[in-house]
Amino acid sequence: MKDLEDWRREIDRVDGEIAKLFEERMHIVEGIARYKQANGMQVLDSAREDAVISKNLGRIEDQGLKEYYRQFLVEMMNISKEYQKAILNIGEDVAYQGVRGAFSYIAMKRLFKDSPGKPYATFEEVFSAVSSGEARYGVVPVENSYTGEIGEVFDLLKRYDCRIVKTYNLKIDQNLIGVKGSRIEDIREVYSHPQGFLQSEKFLKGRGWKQVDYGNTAASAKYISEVGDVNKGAIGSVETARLYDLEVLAENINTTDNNYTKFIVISREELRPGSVFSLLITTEHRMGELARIIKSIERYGYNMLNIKSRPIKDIPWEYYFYIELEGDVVKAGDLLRELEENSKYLKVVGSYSR
Ligand SMILES: C=C(O[C@@H]1C=C(C(=O)O)C=C[C@H]1O)C(=O)O
Repeated sequence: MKDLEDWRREIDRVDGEIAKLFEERMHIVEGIARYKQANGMQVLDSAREDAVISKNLGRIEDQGLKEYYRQFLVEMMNISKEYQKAILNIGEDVAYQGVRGAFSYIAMKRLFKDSPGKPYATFEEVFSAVSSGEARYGVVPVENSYTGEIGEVFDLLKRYDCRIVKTYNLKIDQNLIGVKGSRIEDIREVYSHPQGFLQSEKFLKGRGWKQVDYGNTAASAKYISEVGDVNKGAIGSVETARLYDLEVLAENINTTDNNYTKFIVISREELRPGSVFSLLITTEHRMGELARIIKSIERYGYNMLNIKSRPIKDIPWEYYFYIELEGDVVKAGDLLRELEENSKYLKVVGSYSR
């Protein structure tokens, strides 16, 4: 009979072969990661993973080993994805404000498909995480097409060393969601954020359902999934429903079909070339100062996409301006020098593409 040492020598031989094959596989995976990056593809490809599993299970002759081999393949592909994310620098370092399943989370996932993201309670914490290097990117909303701008975010752009590197418009669709097996007729109470109720006003009118303000749409969905009561519904996005294993009982219940929230991605990275750039500017509190700025912009031939004013907090009744211009910041040196000469304060806060 073989002793333990003999068995282990055989294991060592097989492990030696696996090590070589592992290295070979991971080198191929590296090539795939770079290909995906170059072609804007995400790391995960579930259809390919299913194909890898079924093809390889077919190669296993010992039936009793199939389930173990399936687990082995799943783990091997998890390691492969981890390696790809490490190569491509995709980490948990995308900060967002809110909770998993909320609209900021959904915007973050659309922008960074492979990142689980890192939730923070406030906008300021997101800015602080990015400017300290704790997070590489941050995702925050700046404006809703229905309720208007989120002023605090502009103030934070002024205070923190962060720049806008990308913008994203998220269509806000509200849906009635319920636990598996529930129907609209079962619903007695609905949970959501006040905005969720407001945006679904027309749909909710006359139904006699009790409306419970539950902080945010994701927390509402999580709550109804935990209590598992067919009489309780929530209002939120399809993604939120999916995340908490809930069913969509009525789709697109928002009163207006044109509700968008614009998000920005902030980073500490150097400004990159782009097709739009944005500035924060303050002028002397004198007649004609702002007109002078706008004239310079016109003379250099830049189309102004947006101008907003925000109060300068410590000087009552004085304002700073947020200006968005169409063009490449890299080529705007002359304009920026002229604006700087004619302003009290100038900061380029973003360069991105539309
Ligand atoms: C390597 C790839 O990326 C991922 C990892 C896989 C693997 O290790 O086999 C398969 C599918 C993807 O989720 C790929 O797309 O082929």
